[in-house]
Amino acid sequence: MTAAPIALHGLAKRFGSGPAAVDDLSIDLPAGAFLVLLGPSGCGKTTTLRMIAGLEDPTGGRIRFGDRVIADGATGALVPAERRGIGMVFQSYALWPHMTVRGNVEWPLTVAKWGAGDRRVRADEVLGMLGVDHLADRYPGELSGGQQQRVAIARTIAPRPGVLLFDEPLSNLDARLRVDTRAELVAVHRASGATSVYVTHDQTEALAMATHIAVLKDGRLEQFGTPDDLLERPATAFVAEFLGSPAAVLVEGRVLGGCLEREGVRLAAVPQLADGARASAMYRPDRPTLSPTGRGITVQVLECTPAAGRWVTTVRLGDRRFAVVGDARRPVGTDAVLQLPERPDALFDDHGERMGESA
Ligand SMILES: Nc1ncnc2c1ncn2[C@@H]1O[C@H](COP(=O)(O)OP(=O)(O)OP(=O)(O)O)[C@@H](O)[C@H]1O
Repeated sequence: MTAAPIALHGLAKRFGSGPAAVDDLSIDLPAGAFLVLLGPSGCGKTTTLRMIAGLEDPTGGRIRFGDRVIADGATGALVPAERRGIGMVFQSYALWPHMTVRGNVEWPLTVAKWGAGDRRVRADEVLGMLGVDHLADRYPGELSGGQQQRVAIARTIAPRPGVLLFDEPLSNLDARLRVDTRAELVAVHRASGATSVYVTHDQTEALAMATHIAVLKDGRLEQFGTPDDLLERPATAFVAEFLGSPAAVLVEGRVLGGCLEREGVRLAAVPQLADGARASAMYRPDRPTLSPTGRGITVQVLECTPAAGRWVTTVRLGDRRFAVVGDARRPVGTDAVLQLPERPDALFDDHGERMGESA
């Protein structure tokens, strides 16, 4: 099966009478893309993945793989999970203990009625791809956890699924192994030729792996785009504060006479907003500076850590905290003065929606 574009149109899932777990989600993903569903706990990532997999039925909207409608919440029409051409990669792997590695990898091909010769060739190919071809005649009990994981991935991609789904597969690994393994999973995605959807709440993982990211919050889509789109032009304050290492700096102010101000410091001209309205100015984290004294906004230094020859200083301003990248170390526990460039990189209104360009 070749990679299919995946389209979600107005997708919704409601469990009982509570708020929708997924609400009006629309995404058009090109064939061969690697989509990361990203957001905090409970935002609807897993429910979305399970609807694509066929493990959960939508209560509204549609899912299409290319021209095929896979699920339609309005009519209830569904293609069963096993006929969607999907492979799933989980945190834990269940291999058949009584079958050899080769037997495990050939099993889904036997079910799909491949001939013996083709099965053998394909098993050798995917085991080689995962670097475990030398283990073909062993039993799962004779393998390390990492080797079992590779065999399970080989088994998943053997039938050439058009869509690969990953449900937080790295969450049980330590930090170092996560970095190594995520590069391998991207390699698996590329070699498989599938369109992939990957769930995580780790934005670093998302930025490292994705061709496309969908940021979800409370079941709704905040923004969908390439990692660069989201970093360069966040559509909402939530996305601006969620993505990036460090994330963007957001300074909230109030409008007075057409200007957004904070503690007497002018942040931006906002002629469209009435006096008293609140809005936030956004800056990339290397644009503001921190000084021991001078005119500006007073912040408290919470943490200062070295990074690539520079210093990342985390500060508190009111009930917000953010990090600024600079060349000087700032003592923790002291006050510093935040000095801002003349123009912010973006403005967000009181609802966190991006406003038109500032004057
Ligand atoms: N079977 C279910 N019955 C009732 N509510 C559910 C069910 N599955 C999920 N939910 C609710 O739907 C919402 C979204 O859950 P979901 O698991 O999709 O979030 P998530 O973003 O994957 O979170 P996490 O990162 O914690 O796994 C949550 O409020 C959750 O409590």
